[in-house]
Amino acid sequence: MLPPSPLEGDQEMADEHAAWGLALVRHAATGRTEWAFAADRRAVLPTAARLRASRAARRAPPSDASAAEPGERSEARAARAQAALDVMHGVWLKLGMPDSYIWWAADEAIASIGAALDARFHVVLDDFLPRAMTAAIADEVAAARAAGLLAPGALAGGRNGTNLTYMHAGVRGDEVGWFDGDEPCWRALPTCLSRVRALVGLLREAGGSQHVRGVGQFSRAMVACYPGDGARYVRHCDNACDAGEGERCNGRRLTAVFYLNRGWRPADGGELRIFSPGDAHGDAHVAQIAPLAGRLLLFFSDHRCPHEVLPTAVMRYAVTTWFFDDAEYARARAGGCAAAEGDASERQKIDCEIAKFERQFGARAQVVRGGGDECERECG
Ligand SMILES: O=C(O)CCC(=O)C(=O)O
Ligand SMILES: [Fe+2]
Repeated sequence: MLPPSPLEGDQEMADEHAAWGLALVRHAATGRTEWAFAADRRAVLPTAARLRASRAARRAPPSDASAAEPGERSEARAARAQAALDVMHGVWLKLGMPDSYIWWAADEAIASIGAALDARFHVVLDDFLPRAMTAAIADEVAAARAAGLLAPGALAGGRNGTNLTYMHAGVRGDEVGWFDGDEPCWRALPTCLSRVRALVGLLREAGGSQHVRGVGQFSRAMVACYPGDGARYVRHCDNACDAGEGERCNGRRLTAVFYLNRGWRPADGGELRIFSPGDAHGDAHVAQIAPLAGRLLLFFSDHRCPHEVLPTAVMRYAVTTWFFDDAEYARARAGGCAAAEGDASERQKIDCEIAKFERQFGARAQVVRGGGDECERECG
């Protein structure tokens, strides 16, 4: 299946620390430099708390989660990294840390997040934001939907997002809106967006994940609501690219989904299933992640993480940001222009995809953009 429109929403691309929600702070007393959150300097990790958390993490059996043991299998390394993260999260919960203590920003946590990501291609962080902030964002999102700011999610669009685009509720049943965070409807959302960028910025700067090093740009935020009644998103990759090269790459490297669903229960459904790399049809999944309020899921956008949103019986909210690999993104854009003549065949593929879905899920797809000369206009 072709990925959803890749370039939708990625206007702001300044590669500056501030745009990533980060600032470098030098401590006058020690001369040490460390990262802080640009928007909220008070959110620098308190040193004592950091020490406590890192000591606790070191005492736990999976001590140095970021370093691979010789010959260690990647599942074992991933399990070690996730266990170390769970310890840090547990310490945060147990000690009742203040909201200004961002448990996942400690050096040890960043190293473990990177290690888990590299070893099994996804990682889950609970309590990514203070609970009151998560609740405020959920309310804002519900209000944005009530105000008519979300519209049915679109499919395909081709490698540069301008080819044939369509909607089919049986395939993708969400309603979405693309936002920078500075629109008048948001008060709490901007902090969430800047923290997600800060996390990816830390992963990039600290070398937490070798696959995140080339990330230089991010999309606008996609606020999504699956309105219940079995709404789902069938198995897909956000970037149908299998080694950074190829005509179907769109440059997306990392997908970050922040969930907002308070009181979620298993009967509600709507979990995100992740499958093995390249697994387009098999039944066995490698993870099934509940869309719990406050949970952040990071996964690689390409063939490494085919995924689907299971049918949800209740309203399900999430906010997603995509992070682009600089080199792959540049190639995808260049390919999109140079291969303008390839648009006809790409369109044909999308036509076939629509026909397949109509056979499989009944109901007719609704075409929202015909494709055509947008690429020429865009590439000048
Ligand atoms: O909301 C989720 O869990 C993931 C949604 C998704 O796969 C997408 O929008 O591409
Ligand atoms: Fe997706």
